[in-house]
Amino acid sequence: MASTLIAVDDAIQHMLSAVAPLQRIEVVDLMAAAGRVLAEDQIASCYVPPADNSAMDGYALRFADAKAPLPISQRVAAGQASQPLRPGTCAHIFTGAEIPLGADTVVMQEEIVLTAFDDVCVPSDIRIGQNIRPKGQDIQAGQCIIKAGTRLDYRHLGLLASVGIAQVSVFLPIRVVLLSTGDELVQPGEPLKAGQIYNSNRFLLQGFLQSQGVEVVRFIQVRDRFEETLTALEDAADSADLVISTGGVSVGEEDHVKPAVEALGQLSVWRLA
Ligand SMILES: Nc1nc2c(c(=O)[nH]1)N[C@H]1C(S)=C(S)[C@@H](COP(=O)(O)OP(=O)(O)OC[C@H]3O[C@@H](n4cnc5c(N)ncnc54)[C@H](O)[C@@H]3O)O[C@H]1N2
Ligand code: MOO
Repeated sequence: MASTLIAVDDAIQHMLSAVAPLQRIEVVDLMAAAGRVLAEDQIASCYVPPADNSAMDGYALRFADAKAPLPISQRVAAGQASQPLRPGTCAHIFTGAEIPLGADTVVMQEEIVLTAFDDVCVPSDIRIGQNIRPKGQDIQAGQCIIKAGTRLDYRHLGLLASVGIAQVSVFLPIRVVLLSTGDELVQPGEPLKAGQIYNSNRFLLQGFLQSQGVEVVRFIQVRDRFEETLTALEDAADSADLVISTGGVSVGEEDHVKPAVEALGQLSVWRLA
C-alpha cells in the first residue's frame, strides 16, 4: 500500500497551492503592533539622525578656523535649534545637539584651553568631521525600513518610532477553531477514569498557534459520533479560517472525521508517508 502514501512535502505543497493568503487588514497603534504581521512596506519619511549632531560635549567649529583662538558665539544644547556659525567663532555644544550650519568639526571640552578672554584654543591634531554624527547615518528618508510580511517585534517598533511612524497596517490574525475528537479525552485537572486519557493535543496546538500570532477563536471537543462530528465541523467552519481537528481519522467504526469531511466537502490529501 506504500504507493498510496503521500510524502509530507508533497502534502504541504498541495495544501499551500489550494489556499489563498488572507487579506483582512487593520490599522493599529505602534504600541499594540508587537507580534502582528505588516501589511505594507514601511518607508522612512525622515532622516535618522534628522540633522548632523554632536557626539560630545565640547565646541563646534570650522576646521579651517582652528588655528587661531575662537570666541564663543553661541551655545547649543540638545533639543535647541542652532544658528549658522559666524566665521572665525565656535559654538559651545552639548551631546546630541544639532551642529550649527557651517561647523564641520567638534572638539571635546576636555581637549580645549580657554584664553584669558575665554576664547577657545584647540589642539593641532584634530581631524575634520570628528565627533559629528552625520544626518541620515542610520536611516535615509525614502528608504524602505521594513518589508510587508514581517512579523513585528520590539526592534521593529523602535525602528518605526525612530522615523515618526505612529500607526501601521497589519493583517488580522488567522482565526482557528480547534476540534478534539474522542470519547476517551479528559481535560487536565479532571480525574482520570478507566479508559480515559488527558487531552494534550489541544494544549500543544493552542500554545503553538498563539505563539505564531494565530487567534484560536474556539475549542470544541466531540465524542466519537458521526452526527456530532458533522455538526461540530459545520459550526467550526462558520467561525474560522481554518479548522484543525485531531483524532478520529483511522479506519475503524469509531472514526468519523473522514466521512464527516467527505459529507461536507472533499478530502484532497489523505495518508501521509
Ligand atoms: N566632552 C565629552 N562629551 C561626551 C563624553 C565625554 O567623555 N566627554 N562622553 C560621551 C559618551 S561616551 C556618551 S555615552 C554620551 C552620553 O551623553 P548623553 O547621556 O547626553 O546622551 P543621550 O542623551 O543618551 O543622547 C544620545 C543620542 O541619543 C538621542 N536620544 C536620547 N534619548 C533618545 C530617545 N528616547 N529616543 C531617540 N533618541 C534619543 C539623543 O538625541 C542623542 O542624539 O556623552 C558623550 N559626550
Ligand atoms: O561610552 Mo558612552 O558612556 O556609553 O557611549
